[in-house]
Amino acid sequence: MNETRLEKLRRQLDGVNQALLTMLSERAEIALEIGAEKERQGVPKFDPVREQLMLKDLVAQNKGPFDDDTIRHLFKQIFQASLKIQQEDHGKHLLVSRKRQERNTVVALGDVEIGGVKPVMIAGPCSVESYEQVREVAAHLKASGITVMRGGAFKPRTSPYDFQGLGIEGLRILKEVADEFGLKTISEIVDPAHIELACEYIDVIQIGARNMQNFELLKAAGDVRKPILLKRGLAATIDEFLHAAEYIVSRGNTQVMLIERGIRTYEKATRNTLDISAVPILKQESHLPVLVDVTHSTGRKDILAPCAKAALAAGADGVMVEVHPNPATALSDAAQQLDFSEFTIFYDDVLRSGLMK
Ligand SMILES: O=C(O)C(=O)C[C@]1(C(=O)O)C=C[C@@H](O)C=C1
Repeated sequence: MNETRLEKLRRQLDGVNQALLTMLSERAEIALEIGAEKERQGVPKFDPVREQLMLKDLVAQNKGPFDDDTIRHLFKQIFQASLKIQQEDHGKHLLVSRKRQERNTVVALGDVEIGGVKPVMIAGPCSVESYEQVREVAAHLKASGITVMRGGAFKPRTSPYDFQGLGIEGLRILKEVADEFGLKTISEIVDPAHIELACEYIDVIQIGARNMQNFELLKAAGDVRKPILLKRGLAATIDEFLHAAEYIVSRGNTQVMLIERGIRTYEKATRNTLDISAVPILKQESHLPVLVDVTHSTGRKDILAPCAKAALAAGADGVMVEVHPNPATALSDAAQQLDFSEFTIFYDDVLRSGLMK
């Protein structure tokens, strides 16, 4: 049977397609190697200057029939595809990545499971101020059905003249009260030397936003076998956040929870900008539980409930909120902590949404 002209041309085109595919695959392999090298050097994968130079060269050599804009567009697509596999290839190697572990990590605190089927509400004062203060909060939380209490004993503050926390004495108070009420506790540790000691007093060690990239602290947290609550840094990207978690998990401590606490933007209406999109992205990218600190992200009592509901609707495994018996007299964050009746209204509102089931 005679081949028609159209068939012949199409056969030629098929041959070119084959050659293009081979070359594209070869190009992608090289891009992957470049990506791995950049990873080793710690330089960003995206390089707009390099892309511009390549486009300039290609356009200079373009003899048509495609016009320059089309050539730019086609090659930009190739660069983007290469960048994507460079990033995916890297993500594949992270222990915290979903690509490494499909199943959710569940952190068990006694009967409470974080990252399991039911979201958790964590509440408590910004700072541990006294035995009486913590006891009052614990009694109210217990009566409200809350089982995990937060309370800061080491307080990294912007000003060195602000209350710095009660230190180890604060951890002792937390333990004594938690034991009395059967609560689990979370408290921030700022010094690697305190990590082991803290394990005797608290159930979850928090690494605060300002210390998210304190690598010695992350390593010390990775060396113990206690759940860690890692806060997102004030200006940390999601990628940096996940790498910080990787520091802990890579040393064998797999019980890590991530907490979005707002990032620094130009917006002044809230203390920080609650990056709600970080919740589904983190859930997608990582198997670790994801929580949202509504108090520190917003710094505003009037929008805590809608933000908590938004967090849960976005897939958060829990919400953290600050509660104080008398916020006006609090030694830290006086303006943003809820008093007991405000907490009850807030928690009822969130419960009524049905998002905590
Ligand atoms: O040349 C590089 O630095 C690469 O990473 C390769 C490459 C490309 O595919 O050409 C990919 C992504 C960068 O944005 C720039 C270029």
